[in-house]
Amino acid sequence: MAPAPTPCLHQNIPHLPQQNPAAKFQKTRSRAVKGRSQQQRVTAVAEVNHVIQDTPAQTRRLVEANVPAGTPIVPPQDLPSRPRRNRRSVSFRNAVAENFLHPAHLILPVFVHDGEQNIPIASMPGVSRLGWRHGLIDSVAEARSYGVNQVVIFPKTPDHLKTRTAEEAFNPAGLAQRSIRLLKDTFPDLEVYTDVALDPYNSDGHDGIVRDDGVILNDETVEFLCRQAVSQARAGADVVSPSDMMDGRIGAIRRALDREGFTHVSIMAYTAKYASAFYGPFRDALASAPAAADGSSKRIIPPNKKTYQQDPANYREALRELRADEAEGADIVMVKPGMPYLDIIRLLRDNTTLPVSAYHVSGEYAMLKAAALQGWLNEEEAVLESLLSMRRAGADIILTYFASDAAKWMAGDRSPFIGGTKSGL
Ligand SMILES: NCc1[nH]cc(CCC(=O)O)c1CC(=O)O
Repeated sequence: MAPAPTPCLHQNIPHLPQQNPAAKFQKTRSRAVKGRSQQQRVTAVAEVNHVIQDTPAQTRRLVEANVPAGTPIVPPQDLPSRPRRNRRSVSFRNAVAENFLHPAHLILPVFVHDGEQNIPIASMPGVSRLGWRHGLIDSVAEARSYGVNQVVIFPKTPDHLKTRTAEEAFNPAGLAQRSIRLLKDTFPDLEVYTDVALDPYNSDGHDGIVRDDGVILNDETVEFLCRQAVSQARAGADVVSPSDMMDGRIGAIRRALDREGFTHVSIMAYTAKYASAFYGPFRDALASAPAAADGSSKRIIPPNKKTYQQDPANYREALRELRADEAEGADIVMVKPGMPYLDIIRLLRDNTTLPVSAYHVSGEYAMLKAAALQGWLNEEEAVLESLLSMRRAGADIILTYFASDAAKWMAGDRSPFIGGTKSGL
């Protein structure tokens, strides 16, 4: 019967003697080492019958190496490629890092409301609905102090201003429009992005107009999205971001902006936006979830957004949306959510020359924050790794509620960017 295979990796290396006598091995080592623990170590090694070439250099290494007692003594593996050589020091790791994260990559989403206080959002610890006059300005000033100079505004509309056709979306004196104006007056060089969709203004809680039988109207909605985008551009928006997923809205908005003289205003298209459970906390923040059907009326209000947002099962479909948005004039194409959809980020990156953005959404924030608050994750490391992963997948720009914190952490010992860190061996 063949002997049981030994666990020693080196047993079969042909140029090593297969029968190295344990006695000679132990005697040489005993002379070379001082102290009981090393003696024991050598004995233990000899006993498990490891093979070693007995050269003076190896003897010297044994004495000098500060290895713990019990470490097996083995000859070097015959390996031409040792990837660990390129990971051996901070400087070297940083020199060969393939991707990095910088505050310039980040967009901070901000929730505003038409009041003075900042109101914490229960499902997003650390994030508040900001009072648009002061809280908003303070929060943006803080982000800028860490190098984040891009924000996207989400207004919370009071219920009495919501209608089935969401006209508040293009009220020139609406909260979004006032917030844009105030931000641009206060920080002229700030890049202000807006959300283009009807849901925060729609009493039915959908991104489009809901017909009585529950169909979300496409082309009629697009007409209102165009008015909304133009009113945001008029207020001073730099980038309008349609998040509604109606067909043809990018081209229609581009034409509407150009017609009104806003050829310089960009469009960041939510290109591959999935019908995701990870938007839950956002809908809490804006009270914008699809409305419950009113039992007394015959109207149908779909309980989810699956007739316009993409099915999480789908991959190829993202390419179809990409081709449409590119042809219609998008300047930036977005994938949303972020971490669960890294494959889609890579798909878009490999199929367009446009910048790709990724939205690290409210539910992703909530998950990381909850684990961090429990002490189950190191928040700083887990967040920066998450953001870096989206960069690695191919995102140029990342929308994240962690933008200020991440930029602050990057300004510490990770300055001026993270890929590797400056601390540690
Ligand atoms: N059109 C609205 C919109 N814009 C951004 C988000 C989600 C952002 C987040 O969860 O952080 C949503 C919610 C939705 O589609 O229901």
